[in-house]
Parts: sequence; structure tokens; C-alpha cells
Amino acid sequence: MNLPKQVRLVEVGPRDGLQNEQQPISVADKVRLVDDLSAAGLGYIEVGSFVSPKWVPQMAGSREVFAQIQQLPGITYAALAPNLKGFEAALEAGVREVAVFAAASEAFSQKNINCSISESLERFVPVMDAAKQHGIRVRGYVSCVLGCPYDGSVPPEQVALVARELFTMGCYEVSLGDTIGTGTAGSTRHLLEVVGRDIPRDKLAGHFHDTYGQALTNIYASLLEGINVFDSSVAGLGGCPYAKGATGNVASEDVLYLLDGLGIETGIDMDRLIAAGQRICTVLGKPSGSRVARARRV
Ligand SMILES: CC(C)(COP(=O)([O-])OP(=O)([O-])OC[C@H]1O[C@@H](n2cnc3c(N)ncnc32)[C@H](O)[C@@H]1OP(=O)([O-])[O-])[C@@H](O)C(=O)NCCC(=O)NCCSC(=O)C[C@@](C)(O)CC(=O)[O-]
Repeated sequence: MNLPKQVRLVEVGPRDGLQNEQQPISVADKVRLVDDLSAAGLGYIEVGSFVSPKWVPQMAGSREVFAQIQQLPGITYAALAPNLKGFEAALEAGVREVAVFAAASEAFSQKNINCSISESLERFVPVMDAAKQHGIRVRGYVSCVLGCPYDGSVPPEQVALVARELFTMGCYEVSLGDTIGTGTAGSTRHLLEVVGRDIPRDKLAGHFHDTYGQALTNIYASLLEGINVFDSSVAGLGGCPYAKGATGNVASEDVLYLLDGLGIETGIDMDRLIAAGQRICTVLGKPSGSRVARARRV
């Protein structure tokens, strides 16, 4: 068994986890969540999005959140930016790392960012130029890599094409998003085999929603394929506003439990992570989506 010694978790709870919440969440509660996650030892936290507030109202306060979080040294605090306007807003807010996001399916691209895949890639070019000019690192996302809520199955070759475009234009890492969580260990391994022909595996990340309860299995399959970066969301918060019925990302606590059991180092404190999840779940008035957090609750 050839498993990595270290894995990096990209905590997307404050962004992917909260973006779909219908109830208002105060800036103070978002700040508290990010600070709790920093204290738990997460090395990378996606804090918010600089997208249109008409499209995703919950992310409207991202600027204020960035202004109030306590940024600890050695931790990356990132934000989504769908276009140059979003990038400039992120820059003004002091963000030092952004992510652009494309889709592997045309229908999802239209629903999510109101343009075709190729138009979205064109929009990212000025973002990449501006980011380079300002020394900002850019991560790339591809959504619907293992299925689309509108188009159904998505050919891995199509995913590879979009991922390659993002990588070639300068994204240092491309996160492959199973937006609706329909992937299996088999389809995940096949996808990575195809995408891995064009992009080194240490430049790929896995982003698994847990709708079908396959996320941990898919992470394990990805580990076996040489992937060592995974996106996850504390308490399994989230869902995508443009993927009806999709549940949240795989819970960070559950991924940590898996990795701990494999002897893989992350530097994350489980108790503090569980506490961070419990606090935000209390704010939201909902149970944690993490099996580990539910089992450990006192
Ligand atoms: C991309 C747009 C803006 C196109 O939206 P559009 O309506 O086509 O944009 P537009 O350029 O025609 O502008 C329309 C209005 O939006 C404003 N606008 C334009 N850009 C911005 C901006 N950056 N920030 C704030 N405002 C902006 C612009 O100024 C204008 O304002 P108005 O004149 O009407 O007052 C819109 O579709 C959008 O914001 N979409 C965001 C969708 C989103 O955030 N989805 C969730 C994140 S992706 C995800 O969750 C998947 C992922 C990453 O987790 C991986 C996975 O699981 O698959």
C-alpha cells in the first residue's frame, strides 16, 4: 500500500459549508468559525466568496469577515473569485489567495456562473494576469467531475480538458469537485487515471460531497491514486445552491479520523475541530453532519 505520509486538508466550511444556508448568519458567527478552525490547526481555510450577492446572498459579508478574522501565520485564508470584479474586491479585502471555479458540464456552468465553460475560462485570464501582478496564488476548481445534476454523466476526458486549461493558465492546484456526490471508488480511480495523464497528481485535489455516502471511500481511493490534498467541511456543512439535493462536503472530522487511522499526518487537533463544528451547528440549529462528531459528543 503506497499512501502519503502527509495530507493537506482544505477547509471549505466557512464558504462551501455556509453559502447555501437560507437563514442569516452574522459576521461575528462566521468570524468565530474561521478563528475556531485556525485554532484547530487547519492550514488552509476558504473563508468566503467575492461573487454576486444577488446570486449567493450568504457570502455578501465576506469582506467584513476577512477584516475581522485573526489571521495566524502559516495559515492560508482564501476566497472564491469568479471574475475580475470579484478578484479586485478580494484584493481590496486583503485576500492573498483566491480560487476560480469552472465546471465540466455546460448546464452546470450556465446555472452556476451564467456562462459557458469556454466563456468562464476566458473570464479567468484577466484574473490570472492580475493575480500574477499582485503575487496572489490561484487555485482552480472543476465542478461536476463525476456527474452533473442537469446533464447526468460527464466524460472524464471533458473533466481533463477543463482541468488542463486551468492548470495551463496558472492555477497551482486543481480541485476536482464531485458536486453531487455520485462518484464511486471505481469512477474516482478512473477519473484520476484520465486527468492524471495531463496534470501531475501532486497538483490535484479531491473535493467530495457526501450525498451518496461515498465521500470517504472516494478519498481512500484517491489516496491510493497518489492524491494528497482534500477539501472538506467541518460538521459536513453545506450543499451547492445550483445542485439541488446535494448534501455538504465530506465532514472534516470524518476525514481526519480516516487519516489518523492510516497514520497520516495533518497537524489538526480533533477535539478542537469537533468543538468548532458543534459551535457552528448550534448557531445554525442543526445536528452535525459528521459521524465522528456525533459519536464523540458528550
Ligand atoms: C459569476 C457571476 C457574477 C455572473 O453573473 P452575471 O449576472 O452573469 O454577471 P454580470 O457580469 O452580467 O453582472 C451582473 C451584476 O452582478 C455584478 N457582479 C458581477 N460580478 C460580481 C462579483 N464578482 N461580485 C459582486 N458583484 C458582481 C455586476 O456588477 C452586476 O451588478 P448590477 O449592475 O446588476 O448591480 C454570478 O453568476 C455569480 O456570482 N455566481 C456565483 C455562483 C457561486 O458562487 N456558486 C457557488 C460557488 S461554486 C461551488 O460551490 C462549487 C465548488 C467550488 O464548491 C466545487 C464543487 O463542489 O463542485
